[in-house]
Amino acid sequence: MHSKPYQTQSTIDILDPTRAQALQATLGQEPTIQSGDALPPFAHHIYFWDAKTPDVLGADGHPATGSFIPDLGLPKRMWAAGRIVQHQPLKAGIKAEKISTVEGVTRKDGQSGQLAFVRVRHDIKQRHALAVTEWQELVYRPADAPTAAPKPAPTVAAHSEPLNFTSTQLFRYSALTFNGHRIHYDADYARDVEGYAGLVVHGPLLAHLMMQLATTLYGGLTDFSYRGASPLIAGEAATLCASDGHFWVRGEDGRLCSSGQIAAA
Ligand SMILES: C/C(=C\C(=O)SCCNC(=O)CCNC(=O)[C@H](O)C(C)(C)COP(=O)(O)OP(=O)(O)OC[C@H]1O[C@@H](n2cnc3c(N)ncnc32)[C@H](O)[C@@H]1OP(=O)(O)O)C(=O)O
Repeated sequence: MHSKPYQTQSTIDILDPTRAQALQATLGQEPTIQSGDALPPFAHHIYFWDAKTPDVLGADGHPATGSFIPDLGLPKRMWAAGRIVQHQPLKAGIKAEKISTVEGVTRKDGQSGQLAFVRVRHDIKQRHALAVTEWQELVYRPADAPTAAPKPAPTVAAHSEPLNFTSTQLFRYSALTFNGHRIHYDADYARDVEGYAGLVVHGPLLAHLMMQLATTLYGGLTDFSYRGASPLIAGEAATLCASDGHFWVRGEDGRLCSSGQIAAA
C-alpha cells in the first residue's frame, strides 16, 4: 500500500520523425512528418518510453505499482481521463524533456465498485520552453471489478465517421507508445484475467483521434479534455462523432465509449 511521498521523474528523448511517420502510417495516413515539423497534438505519447526490465513489470505488463505509481491495493488499471494544454507545438527531430509528477490520489465508490484515481501531471519542454502540459487520470479497481454500466451516446452528430480497430493496429499503437498493458494485444489475458469481451482499444488512441478531428474541424488546438466511459473492443463497428466543440466515440451498440471537448475560450 502507498506510504511514500509521491514521486517526480524526468525523461529525455529526441522526437524522432521516423517514429512520428510510423504513427501516421498506423493511423492510415501518408507518412509525411520530417525533422523540424510540428507534431500533431497528443503525438508525444509515442516518445519518452518507460522501458523497464522484465523483473520490475506487474502481471498486467505495466511497470509494477509501488514505484512511480503508488500501490493502492487495487490491481486493475484503466485509462480514465485526461487534459492537454498545448502552449506551443512540439517539433520533430529535437530533444525534449518530460517532467512527470504524481499530483494525488482520490478514492471513490462508483456504481461498478471501488475506484482509485491517480492524477499524473507531465510538463514537456523543448529548448527550455514549456510546450505541453498534460494531466492523466489513471483508475485502479479490484481484480474482479465488473464492466461499468453502459451509458447511451448522443445519437445526432454534425460530423461522424466509422472507426473499427484491428488487433494489428492495437499492437502497433502499443509498440509505438511502449505500452505493455496486455489488454491491448493478449486476447486470452484481456478476456480471462481482466474480464473484457476482447482486446481493448487504448483510451489515449481514442483521445488522439478526437483531438485530430478537433484540429481538422476547428484548427489549432490549445486545451482539450476527455474521459473514458466504457471500453471499446477491437472489431466493434464504432463511430467517431463531433458537434459544436464536443467529440465522442459511440460503440456498436450505441453506448458512449469516450468523450472529449475543447475548453471554452
Ligand atoms: C492505455 C491504458 C489503458 C486503457 O486504455 S483502458 C481503456 C480505456 N479506458 C476506458 O475504457 C475507461 C472506461 N470507463 C469506465 O469503465 C468507467 O467510467 C469506470 C472508470 C469503471 C467508472 O465507472 P463507474 O460506473 O464505477 O463510475 P460512476 O459513473 O459511478 O462514477 C463514480 C465517480 O467516478 C467519477 N468517474 C467515473 N468515470 C470516470 C472517468 N472515466 N474519469 C474520471 N472520473 C470518473 C464520476 O464522476 C464519479 O465521481 P463523483 O465525484 O461524481 O462521485 C493503460 O493502462 O495504459
